[in-house]
Amino acid sequence: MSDLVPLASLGWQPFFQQQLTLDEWDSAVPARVLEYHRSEMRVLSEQGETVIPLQHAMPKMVVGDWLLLDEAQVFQRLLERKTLFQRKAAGTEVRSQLIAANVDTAFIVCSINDDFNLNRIERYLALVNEAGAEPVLVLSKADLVEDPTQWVREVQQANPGVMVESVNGLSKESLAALAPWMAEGATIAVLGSSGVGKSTLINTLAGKERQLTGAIRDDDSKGRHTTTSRSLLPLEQGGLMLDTPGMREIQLANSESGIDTTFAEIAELARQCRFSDCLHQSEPGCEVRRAIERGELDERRLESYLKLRREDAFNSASLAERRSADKALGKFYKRTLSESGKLKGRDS
Ligand SMILES: Nc1nc2c(ncn2[C@@H]2O[C@H](COP(=O)(O)OP(=O)(O)OP(=O)(O)O)[C@@H](O)[C@H]2O)c(=O)[nH]1
Ligand SMILES: [Zn+2]
Repeated sequence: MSDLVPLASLGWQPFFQQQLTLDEWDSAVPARVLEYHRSEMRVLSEQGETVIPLQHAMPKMVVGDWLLLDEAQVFQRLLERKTLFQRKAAGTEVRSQLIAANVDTAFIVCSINDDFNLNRIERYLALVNEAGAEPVLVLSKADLVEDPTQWVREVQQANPGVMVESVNGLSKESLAALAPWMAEGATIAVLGSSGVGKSTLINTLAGKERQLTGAIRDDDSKGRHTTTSRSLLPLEQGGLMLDTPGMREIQLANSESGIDTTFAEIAELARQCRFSDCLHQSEPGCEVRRAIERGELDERRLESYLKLRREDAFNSASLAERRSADKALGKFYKRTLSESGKLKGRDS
């Protein structure tokens, strides 16, 4: 890219601009992280793309981050994040990992025909709320059912205030419903289970260019290492798509506040329970049970809430355990080293 790229088209917003000091206004170059690897990152600024070698003193960064470079393209500092997606790494690895920064809106894709599941939707809502991004529920494959409105209504009933759109991901016209979230400078991410139509949605939103990148990525999966795919991709209607594999495997951990935002009505009731550690099963003075008895709250919704809280507590605990285990191990190494040092000292 040799032409000057306007900062706004990279997702630059007043939130970031306001963090600059007067000096930085004059001389600093804002740049956005496109790719983040072990030893280097690729960033994009108004001047174009640059590769920046990573150094120990730098903070951990992630795709979507905004940082400042000096005039010689040297890293100065990381700007405060507007939103942040993190995850518990896959498998037995329980360290938290940064996935994506500064996503404004997350499209939670759920297909109407075979994937529709309110509990799963609530899990994604908790994740997105935890990250601080705005969730939009995209009910895909609406063309495969006669009347999608009943699904839209069902989601809205369970989650009042959440935006819901039903779409056919293969049709550009149908995706016009998502235009309000794709203004210039907006960063969008897509989440959802396998097969619900995430790639289809991204391809249609990005237009022709993406189809090519998609083809290159297919080759990658067969063992070639020509990674040219972009994690940040300009959309035809404006805005940027942040599409990184981590978003697809994301799990809940340390998301207590995201869950409480998603189930605001339950969190509110729970605050009024007699016992602060009420499990809302059969405790006396439980306002949550009372709401269910009055027909104001769905048993399903409470179950969904409790399940996510348990899962979150489990994942968060193993994360904390891992940290303290690491610390203990570190101490053990140190002690063993100093012991062996003492022994050596005595020997000589
Ligand atoms: N009829 C119809 N088919 C769709 C729609 N969206 C996706 N599909 C089809 O559903 C299948 C799966 O879509 P993908 O876009 O690959 O799904 P994905 O979510 O990216 O799946 P993963 O890559 O496994 O995460 C494909 O055959 C698509 O053509 C839609 O809105 N309507
Ligand atoms: Zn209770």
